[in-house]
Amino acid sequence: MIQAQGVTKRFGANLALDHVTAEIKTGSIYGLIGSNGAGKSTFLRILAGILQPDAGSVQIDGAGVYENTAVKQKCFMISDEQYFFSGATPRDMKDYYKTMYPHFDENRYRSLMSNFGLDEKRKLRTFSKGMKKQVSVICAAASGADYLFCDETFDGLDPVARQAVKAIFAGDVAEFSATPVIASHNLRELEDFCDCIGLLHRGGILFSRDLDDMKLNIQKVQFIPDLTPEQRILEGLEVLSRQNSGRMITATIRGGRQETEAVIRRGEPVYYEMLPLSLEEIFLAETEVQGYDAKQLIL
Ligand SMILES: Nc1ncnc2c1ncn2[C@@H]1O[C@H](COP(=O)(O)OP(=O)(O)OP(=O)(O)O)[C@@H](O)[C@H]1O
Repeated sequence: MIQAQGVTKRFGANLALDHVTAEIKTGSIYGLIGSNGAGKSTFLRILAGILQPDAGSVQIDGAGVYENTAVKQKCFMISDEQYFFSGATPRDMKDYYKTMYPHFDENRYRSLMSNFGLDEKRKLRTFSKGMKKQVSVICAAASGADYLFCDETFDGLDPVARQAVKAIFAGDVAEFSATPVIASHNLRELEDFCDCIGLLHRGGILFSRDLDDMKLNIQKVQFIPDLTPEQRILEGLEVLSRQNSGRMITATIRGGRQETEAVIRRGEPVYYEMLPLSLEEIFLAETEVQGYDAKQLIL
């Protein structure tokens, strides 16, 4: 379990993180979203023990991470910008990581390198951006680290590599409760993959929730009223947003599915349908209530 408490970080006059508090459960896939400059990379680097916070603390499995070798061996950071030694090959990087991670699995490294069709003897500077990312993911997967901090890791990967990387992460979550924490701008990508989402905005966490809980608590319904007017049908429901298109009304409602459906049915509409909600729609609803325009926060 990762526990961040009041994490604050300044770069000169720039307050990158302002009292960020979040809890990330072991074995969950955590998506970290937020606009450019929101503080995602800084937060990941602090969680991984690479940067020290100015105030607040990060505990991983109950112990501080910064300058704690035993805890840092449980963490692997896949940076947005890849750091490799000058002139290094994947094999050199693997040898380096072997000295850092006592449970480094060389067989796994070999088999993944071969699955991705990568040559371990070729200089990394001759690799494409996506290929370098693949090497980082392979080293992370082979490192035996429990906590993987992934900064825009899917960015620059082709669709096949994306699926392969997701399968590696999901397999490790199932097999040994690995905990990938993934910063991304791509809500669609995270929606299918993560079970928890944190939204960072201007250095603070706006919310951090279980995706299923969010989905269970917000409903989208489409209906055409008959004799009972639309206002009366929706009476007693917490309506977060509503659009009219001709006679058809689409409403986003906070509440459980069964209660919402029961209220709508009571109004005897000509037609109604409960619709699935996308992560983007959930965010629009959740953040609008807090007075934010979610599209500005995420994109
Ligand atoms: N090394 C640094 N020196 C000075 N300022 C920094 C440094 N690293 C980050 N910052 C600042 O901290 C803030 C948060 O940056 P960070 O890279 O964490 O955001 P981000 O959410 O990852 O952004 P993006 O989505 O654009 O990658 C920004 O205002 C950035 O300018």
